Amino acid sequence: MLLPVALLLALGVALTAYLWLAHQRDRAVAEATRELRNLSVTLASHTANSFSNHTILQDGIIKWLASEGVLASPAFFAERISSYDVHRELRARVAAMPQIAILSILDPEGALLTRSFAWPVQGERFPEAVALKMMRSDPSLQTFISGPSKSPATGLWIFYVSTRLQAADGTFLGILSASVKHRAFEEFYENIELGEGGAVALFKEDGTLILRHPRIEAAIGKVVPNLPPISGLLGAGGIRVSMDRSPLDQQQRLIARSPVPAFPMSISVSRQMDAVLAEWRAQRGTALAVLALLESVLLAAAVLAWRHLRQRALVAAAVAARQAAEAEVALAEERRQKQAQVAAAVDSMMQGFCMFTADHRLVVANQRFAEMFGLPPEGVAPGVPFEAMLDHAIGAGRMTRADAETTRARNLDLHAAGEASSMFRELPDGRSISECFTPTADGGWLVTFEDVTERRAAEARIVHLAHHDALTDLPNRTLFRIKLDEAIARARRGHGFALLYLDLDRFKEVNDTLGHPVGDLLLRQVTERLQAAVRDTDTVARLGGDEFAIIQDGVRTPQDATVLGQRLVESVAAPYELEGHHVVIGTSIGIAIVPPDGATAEQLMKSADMALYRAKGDGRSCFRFFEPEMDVRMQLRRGLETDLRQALAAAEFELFYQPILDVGSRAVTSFEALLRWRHPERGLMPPDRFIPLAEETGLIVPIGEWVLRAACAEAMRWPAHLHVAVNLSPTQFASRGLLEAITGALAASGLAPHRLELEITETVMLKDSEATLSTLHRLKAIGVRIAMDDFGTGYSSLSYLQRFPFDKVKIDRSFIRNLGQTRESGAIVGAVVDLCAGLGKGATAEGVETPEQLEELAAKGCREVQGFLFSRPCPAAEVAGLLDRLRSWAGQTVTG
Ligand SMILES: Nc1nc2c(ncn2[C@@H]2O[C@@H]3COP(=O)(O)O[C@H]4[C@@H](O)[C@H](n5cnc6c(=O)[nH]c(N)nc65)O[C@@H]4COP(=O)(O)O[C@H]3[C@H]2O)c(=O)[nH]1
Repeated sequence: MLLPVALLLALGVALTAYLWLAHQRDRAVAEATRELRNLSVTLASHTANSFSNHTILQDGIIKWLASEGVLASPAFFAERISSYDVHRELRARVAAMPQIAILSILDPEGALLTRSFAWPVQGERFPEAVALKMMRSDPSLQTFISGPSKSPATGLWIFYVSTRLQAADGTFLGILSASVKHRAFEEFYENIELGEGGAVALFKEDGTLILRHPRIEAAIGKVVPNLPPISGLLGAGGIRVSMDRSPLDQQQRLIARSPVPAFPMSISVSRQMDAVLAEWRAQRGTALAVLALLESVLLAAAVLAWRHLRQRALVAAAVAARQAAEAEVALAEERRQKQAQVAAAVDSMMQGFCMFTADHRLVVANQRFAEMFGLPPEGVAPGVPFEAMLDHAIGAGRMTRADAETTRARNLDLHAAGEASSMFRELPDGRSISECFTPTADGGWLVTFEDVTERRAAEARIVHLAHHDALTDLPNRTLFRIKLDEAIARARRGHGFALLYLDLDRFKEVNDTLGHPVGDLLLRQVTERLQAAVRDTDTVARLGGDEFAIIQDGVRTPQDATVLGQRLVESVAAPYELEGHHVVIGTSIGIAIVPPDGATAEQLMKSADMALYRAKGDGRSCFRFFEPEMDVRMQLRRGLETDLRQALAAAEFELFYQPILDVGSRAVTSFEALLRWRHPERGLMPPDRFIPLAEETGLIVPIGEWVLRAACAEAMRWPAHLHVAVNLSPTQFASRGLLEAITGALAASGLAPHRLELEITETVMLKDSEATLSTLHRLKAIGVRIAMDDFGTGYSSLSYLQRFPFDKVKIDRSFIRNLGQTRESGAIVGAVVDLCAGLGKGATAEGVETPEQLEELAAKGCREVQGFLFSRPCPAAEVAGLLDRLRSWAGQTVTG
């Protein structure tokens, strides 16, 4: 890895060096190009200046000749051009320009007319002069540069600058020609720092080499091949720089060639490439040396590093091998410790545990397992065959042979199938063991054993509680439903049964008066009696509160159920002794027979319920069979309930009033308001036909409020000494808004509170007596009067009279009815009247129908009476007439 990286690095360094050198080379060439370009421009400009000086000189001479009239005509010219004056002028002017060797004037045929050098001329002729030829053929040509050629006089290289001479009339007269010395230019070029290998060359337009420095003798005056024309140079922006092999000295050169402004010539400045690149080459040498050094250092370092790393890797491998060996030792130790821990854990497990190899030999088993199956140490030694272990368990009496055989077959089957499974085992000593069989990865198997005796017992208990009533341990409603469904299923197979619904009569009173513990005791005793009355095959269930149900099995005729029904009524009615209390209750029973009274549990329960309802309606403590017309009645009741809900809004209620009279004066003291429902179809209905329903449905509360308001309002129409009595039902009494309803009725009517009397039955007292007492005191605080109604009918307690703040007691008409007929009635009425008198409370006798009854009541000291003897309840409209009638009756009776 390291070596390739080093090689790559070395390559990178080499590449960088190459690129740097290429760049340096380009820079050197560019630098030289720039210098040569500048030099060529400068020299071109200098050369142009030199030639301009010549033309200026010649123009000056021509102007002088013209001013002297020499050029006025060919004749004048011929006459005067060779004069001494002209010679002198030429000589004077050429003296100022040392680079000019001689100034000469030739006629058109080449005859020398005069010169600056010597006077007079000797008849020399130069008919081959190129300038003459050119000007003769081109009349527009004014100046011409010719040569180079060697001066015949000095042998030096010269060239000629010639200017056309013409007469005023345009006649061509000849040329004025200056022979210019090469040397003059060469001296100038020598003074210029051209650098090593530098050269300057001046060319004519046609490529003829005019001069070169350093001079190449053989090439001067010759046309240089492949030289691009000046016109091309001008088109290329004036200067052409190229890297070429020079045609003059065959050297590789960098050449800058520039035209000479205003003259048909070009000048080139060049340097040998070797010179241009000399410095770069020196740099390159150094750079390559450095590079070579760097690369070798790099490679050497890489090799050294690689060797070092290899060394380290070898050391690391050795260390790793040693560590691996150590780790293996540690792992083995850890494994040993873990095995020890597992063994300890297995032994400390609450569960029994055993593990077998694929060939059914014991690997390990814990102490708990050995205890469970009474196995001796040799029975749980590693390597013991499974079968031998079973034999030990049989020997210890923890397994029967049959159990062992089943276990053997099952475990071997599961093992063969490779399946996990769990099961329960009942040990001969009654304990329950939960077993979990699990195949192991190595082909063996293990089993865990848990003693679940307690858990199963608890589960069974929970199941029992879920299906049984906690108080009586009878099946509860849930189990009853299951049993009922089972009985229905049996009935479908022709095995009939009876369903009995039982409701305890007056249980509530016992519970409320004697307390819940006594109530519970009563329920348990009732349960015992019920169970004693039925057969083992029957089911007695408690559905809740004081409701029981019995499934009487194997009923073939209603007679079978009648016998049981009668037995139950009698059994429950027998007195109970409960913690010193003598208690008598009863039971009402509704009976439905299967199959006739229903095919489903719901139908049956409904049928039995309706029969129970009938039994209660028929005075309780009896049993009734379901009859289909009960269903009809039930539906009628439902219809009545619907109507009752609408009756208040439909203003179908009315109040009737029955007078209550003072026994002594026979005067009316008050009226009792009695509710009637004028039903649109059923006509006027007495309260006992709808008040119980109103109670059940809670409608009694709004209806009772209406009664209070209507009664108070009506009483306001009566004489002020008359009171009005209003019945309060238990539900109404317990309702939250009772006090507001009463004060609201009083406020709305304006009736004085003492004129309102509230009649409350004994059953109200049976409820939460503390709350009842508090309500009664609050009512008293308002100022209303309170009467205990129907005294003697309920679960009466004379102590109520003392405890509760009643103003009077209304003795139930059942006692009055028997006055004069039974001694008990007379005694009871007398006792109540005396008690009331003793407590300072009034007593009113209800249901007085005969004068004899009135007489006896008067004799017993009863203060007030009410009954048909005086008047039946009558509509409000009749109260005034009734008062009149009673008043006159009283007058007659009292006075009579
Ligand atoms: N056989 C016989 N009966 C007599 C005689 N004198 C009076 N009665 C009847 O005895 C009942 C007296 O009312 P109650 O004991 O408070 O008994 C009342 C009362 O408990 C209840 N009730 C009536 N109106 C209301 C009401 O507005 N609210 C509440 N909660 N209950 C009412 O309905 C019960 C029955 O009322 P009614 O049918 O009007 O029956 C009235 C009345 O007509 C008599 O000499 N012989």
